[in-house]
Amino acid sequence: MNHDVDITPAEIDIRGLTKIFGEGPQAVTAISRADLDLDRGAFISLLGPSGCGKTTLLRVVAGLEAPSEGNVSIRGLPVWRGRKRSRKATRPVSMMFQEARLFPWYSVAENVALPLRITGMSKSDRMARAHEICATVGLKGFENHRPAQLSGGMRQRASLARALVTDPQVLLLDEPFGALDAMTRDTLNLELMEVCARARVTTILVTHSIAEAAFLSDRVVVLAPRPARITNVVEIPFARPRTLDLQRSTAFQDIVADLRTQLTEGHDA
Ligand SMILES: Nc1ncnc2c1ncn2[C@@H]1O[C@H](COP(=O)(O)OP(=O)(O)OP(=O)(O)O)[C@@H](O)[C@H]1O
Repeated sequence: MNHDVDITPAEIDIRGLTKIFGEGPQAVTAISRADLDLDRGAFISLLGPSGCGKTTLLRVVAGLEAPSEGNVSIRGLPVWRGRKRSRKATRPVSMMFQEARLFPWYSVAENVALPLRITGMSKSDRMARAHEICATVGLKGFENHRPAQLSGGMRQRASLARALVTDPQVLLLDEPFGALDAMTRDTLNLELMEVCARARVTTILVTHSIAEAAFLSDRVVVLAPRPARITNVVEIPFARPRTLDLQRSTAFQDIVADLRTQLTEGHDA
C-alpha cells in the first residue's frame, strides 16, 4: 500500500465548469469547461478582458449562480447538486465586491458585525468581534462612524472587515480595490496579503490589473473570451512575504510583460 498518496481534498476544486446564460441564438457561454484546484492558503487571480466570465466563475464558486455543467467542491463538499446549493459547502466562504455595499443607516461596527447575526452569537460578543476586526484592518477609532463619513478606501476596509469577521477559510474578491487610487490600493493589497497569509485563507481575486495579479498571487489564471475559457495558469515564483520593492525588479516586470502578451494573444484568438 502506498502511504504517500495525498487523499486530502483540495480546498477548492473546479471541474469541467461551464456556465451558459440564456438559450438558443441568444445564449452566452460565460465560462467553458474550466478546471482549477486550489490548496489551502493558495492565492490565485483571474485575469482577462471584460466579459470573459471572471465574475461568473466567482459567483458559481460562491453558490450565487448554478453551473450549466461541471462541479465545484469546497473542502470536498459539492457546492451544487444540480441547481440546488449546499449551504454547508459555502459556509466557509466570504465574498467582497468593488462597491463596499454597506448599509448607510448602520455604523461601521454594526455593518461589520452583520454576518455574525446568523451564528447565534450574543450582540455584545458580535460587537466585540467587530471592533477587533476593525482594528485589524486599520479602522480603529472609526467604529461608530456612518459609511458616508468615511473615504472610499476606508469604506473598502470596512467591507474587508465584514468579509473577514466570520473567519472565512475561502475569500472571493471581485475587484475589491478597483475604484481606489493607486497608493491606497497598494496599501490595502499589502494588508490583504498579510491577513490572508496569517489565517491561511484560500483566495480567488478577480482583477483587471496585471501587476496586481502578479504581485498578490501564487498563480495567475489567464482567461480569454469567445468562447470564455482558461488559456493558461502562470506560476508566480516570488517568495513571501512580498514588499512593494518586488514590483521594481526585472524578474517581476518580465512576468508582467509575459502575462500582458498572453492576454493580448488570447484576446486576438
Ligand atoms: N445574469 C446574466 N444573464 C445573462 N448574461 C450574463 C449574466 N451575467 C453575466 N452574463 C454574461 O456573461 C459574460 C461574462 O460576464 P462576467 O460578468 O462574468 O464577465 P467578467 O469577465 O467578470 O467581466 P468584467 O471584467 O467586465 O467585470 C458576459 O458576456 C455577460 O454579459
